[in-house]
Amino acid sequence: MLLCIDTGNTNTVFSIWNGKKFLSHWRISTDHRRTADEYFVWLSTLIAGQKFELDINACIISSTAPRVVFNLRVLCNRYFDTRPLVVGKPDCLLPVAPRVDSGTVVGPDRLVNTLSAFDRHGPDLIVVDFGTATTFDVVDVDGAYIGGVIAPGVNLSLEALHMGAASLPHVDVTMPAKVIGTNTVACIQSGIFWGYIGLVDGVVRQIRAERDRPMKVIATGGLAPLFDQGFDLFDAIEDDLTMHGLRLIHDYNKEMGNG
Ligand SMILES: Nc1ncnc2c1ncn2[C@@H]1O[C@H](COP(=O)(O)OP(=O)(O)OP(=O)(O)O)[C@@H](O)[C@H]1O
Ligand SMILES: CC(C)(CO)[C@@H](O)C(=O)NCCC(=O)O
Ligand SMILES: [K+]
Repeated sequence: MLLCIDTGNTNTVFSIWNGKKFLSHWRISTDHRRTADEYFVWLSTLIAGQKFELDINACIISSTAPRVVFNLRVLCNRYFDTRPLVVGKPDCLLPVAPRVDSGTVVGPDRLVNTLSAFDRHGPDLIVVDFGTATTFDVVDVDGAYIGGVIAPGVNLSLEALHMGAASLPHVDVTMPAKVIGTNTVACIQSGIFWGYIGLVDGVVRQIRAERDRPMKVIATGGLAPLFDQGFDLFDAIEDDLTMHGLRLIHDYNKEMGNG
């Protein structure tokens, strides 16, 4: 069985695969202080509720938080007796290399998302991920990541408004009935919802103009469905994009005789 770990700045998702077959996934908040033993206790408890035994013999990690990787490596070494592949490290091979300014370290989640979307949708894509940050990743004809856009994430923006303005409460993101809010909460919800619709629409439009060719838009992340309600912004929504990509990269390394 393969264990895929996707560490974002807010949440970490673990998924288990038997060959190409997806078995299960679990989410835990990202915290660099969490030890390998803590991860293992958590994972074993969750697996106890499943119909399969925990029998991991390979691991792959993508982490946007570098400090978390140490304890995840220890987890793989100590409990599963495997050396994990870590996306972005030189010993993890990628089917296509990114084309960006030299010295730039591309977020591993963005690399994984682009390779995954290319596998499912082919060339010329814009991948939008609604995570801690809202990112746009552009995929070239050969599947390479060639750059993109990083904007503050939806929940981060809501939090920033609450933190920075003494009279503004914390509100949950939702689609408001009207644009003109008639109370504070409705005004904030409108600003965030319509602001992000405008952001996505505008950025996608500009990328298309700059690339001067048809490009499909693939969305992922917990909030993607919220922004898809009748606006025709996305050609597809895929909630398992990063995990599918991690499994692909693992299989690619295995085929190449690496690890
Ligand atoms: N309507 C909503 N309002 C607020 N949060 C939501 C809503 N719908 C989904 N979510 C949140 O989206 C999150 C899933 O998003 P995702 O995994 O893409 O990003 P993340 O965990 O926030 O960020 P990162 O991957 O950068 O750690 C879940 O934690 C879920 O609580
Ligand atoms: C942009 C985020 C935070 C999105 O998760 C992550 O991909 C990251 O930390 N990236 C590093 C910088 C870059 O991708 O260019
Ligand atoms: K993510």
